[in-house]
Amino acid sequence: MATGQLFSKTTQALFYNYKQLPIQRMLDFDFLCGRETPSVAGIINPGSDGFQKLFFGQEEIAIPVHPTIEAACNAHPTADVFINFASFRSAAASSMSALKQPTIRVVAIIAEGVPESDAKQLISYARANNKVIIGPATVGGIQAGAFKIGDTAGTIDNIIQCKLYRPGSVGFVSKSGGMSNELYNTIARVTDGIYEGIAIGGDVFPGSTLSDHILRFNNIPQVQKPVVAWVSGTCARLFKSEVQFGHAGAKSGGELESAQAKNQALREAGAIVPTSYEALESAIKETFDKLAEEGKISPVTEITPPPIPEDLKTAIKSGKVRAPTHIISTISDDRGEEPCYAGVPMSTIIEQGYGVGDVISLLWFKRSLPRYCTQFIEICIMLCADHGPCVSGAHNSIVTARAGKDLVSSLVSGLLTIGPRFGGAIDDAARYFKDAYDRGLTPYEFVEGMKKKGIRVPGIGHRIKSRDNRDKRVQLLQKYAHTHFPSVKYMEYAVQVETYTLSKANNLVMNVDGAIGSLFLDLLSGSGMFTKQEIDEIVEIGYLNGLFVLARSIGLIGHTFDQKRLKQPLYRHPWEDVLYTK
Ligand SMILES: CC(=O)SCCNC(=O)CCNC(=O)[C@H](O)C(C)(C)COP(=O)(O)OP(=O)(O)OC[C@H]1O[C@@H](n2cnc3c(N)ncnc32)[C@H](O)[C@@H]1OP(=O)(O)O
Repeated sequence: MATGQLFSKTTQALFYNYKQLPIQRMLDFDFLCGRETPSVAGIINPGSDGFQKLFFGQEEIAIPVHPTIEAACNAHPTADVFINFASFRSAAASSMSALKQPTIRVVAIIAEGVPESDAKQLISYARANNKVIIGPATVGGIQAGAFKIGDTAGTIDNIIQCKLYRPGSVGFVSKSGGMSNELYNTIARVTDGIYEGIAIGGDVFPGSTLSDHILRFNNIPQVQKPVVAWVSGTCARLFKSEVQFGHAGAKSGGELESAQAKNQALREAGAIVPTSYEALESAIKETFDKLAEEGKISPVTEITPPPIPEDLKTAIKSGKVRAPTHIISTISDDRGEEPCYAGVPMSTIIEQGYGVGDVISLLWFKRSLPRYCTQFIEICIMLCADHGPCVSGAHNSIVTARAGKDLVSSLVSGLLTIGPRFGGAIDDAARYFKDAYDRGLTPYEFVEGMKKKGIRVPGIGHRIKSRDNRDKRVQLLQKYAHTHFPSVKYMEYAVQVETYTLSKANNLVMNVDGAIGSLFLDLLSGSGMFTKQEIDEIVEIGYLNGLFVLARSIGLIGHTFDQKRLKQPLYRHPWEDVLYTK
């Protein structure tokens, strides 16, 4: 491997497996270093494409997302570093695929636990094709002031403290990512800082080794020599049995494998090796001071890096800023252990046997209504769920489903017919009956007054039903209310109005809208759970049509499935059923 510098201030990478935090950290580092282009050219997120929004300093940028490694390499031929954040299960396959791309030169593999046999195959392919692997089980590497892999060097605060935003003259290589952070700090304290730092990763078979990188540093004039080295693990002698250092990828069994022997060998080969880890810092300092005295170190121009804007979320959390909210919500909260409807936790709703009516009561009226009320709501929903295929809503849903449209389109197409002529009269019925009753109008005064204004009484009249053929649904609702409601004064008023309208025509019966509208007024006023002002608001806002919309959605969905199940073809209305005229 040897050769020289791996990265520069214009190096760009492809990032495999979308992980927002490490990518943002790379971009924050770029901004700190004054890079003109982001170091992440593209993201590979298997199966997805499009863009991911991330920050480059204060600005948001859109980084392209590609579904495959090949597509990303084709789109970004100058991006020659592949940063692999795949899991240990898929890291080997994706790394091999990246190594095989002619544009990729360096592959960093973050995952811990990549099978050793897979790692060996990657290593052999990389060697044969002059490619560099950093890792597996690595945090990555960094070229100070130029390019950083993933989470290397930790937080921005740490990077600033370690002066990694501008190059120094020390090359650093270690197995451990954690030790890298520690030593970046030490080196920044006692020298002019890091030029390049690499963590080769904790596995037994690293893609590139300690000596691979040291030999490479030897070819980089900005990295000063000689070598200061320390092999950790001298404590192993204190144990009676063989010690295996997990993340160090090393054993310390026989004498020649001991850290002491390795340190001695390094010493004999000319490296400066302290006597303990505690003495490493002073060994680095003395070596650097000597080089400086000898005039071998060119002084570093100190710069003040630009501040990285703090994320709004972090700033809010720490109490530094406050931001106005854009939405106010009072009916539910999903932030805690479990979602709550109007303050009632989901477990209570399920364990205490709440019904759909209770849930509607919580989410629409923001209170727990007595069971007779919530059961009434459920009866309304059951009675209004469907009324055959011929009514406007069902017809529309059927035609839409047969046009090959999806469930939501078919449902919405049916729902859009709900209005003053179809199912949308409950609120109006409630409004007019309430107004007339509260003002003490006789049915005659009410009906004739409406007639003068040219308004038909909502909730009265049916196309099929009549005095002798009453709507069963109306009768069921009335029966329930008579049995359970403390008062049915509004409904009784509506019946008086019906008696008067029936004297005019046989089909001017109370319809289901009139029954629900008047009975809901009785529920609201008779339950004692609502103030007068709240009742006015409920009627004014139009809550009650919501009951029909909710109920009829059940039927419209049913009709949509029915048509799809029956594989019905596109509907076309027959010519014979149209009157063509001028
Ligand atoms: C000092 C030092 O420690 S140096 C650093 C050394 N390195 C480390 O410590 C690495 C630690 N590991 C990690 O950080 C992580 O494991 C990473 C970043 C490598 C990988 O992240 P993960 O979240 O495990 O991987 P990923 O996002 O791909 O998800 C794991 C799996 O779940 C699958 N998955 C994700 N979402 C779904 C879903 N909704 N349905 C089904 N499968 C899913 C993925 O496809 C993936 O499958 P695969 O493992 O077969 O490829």
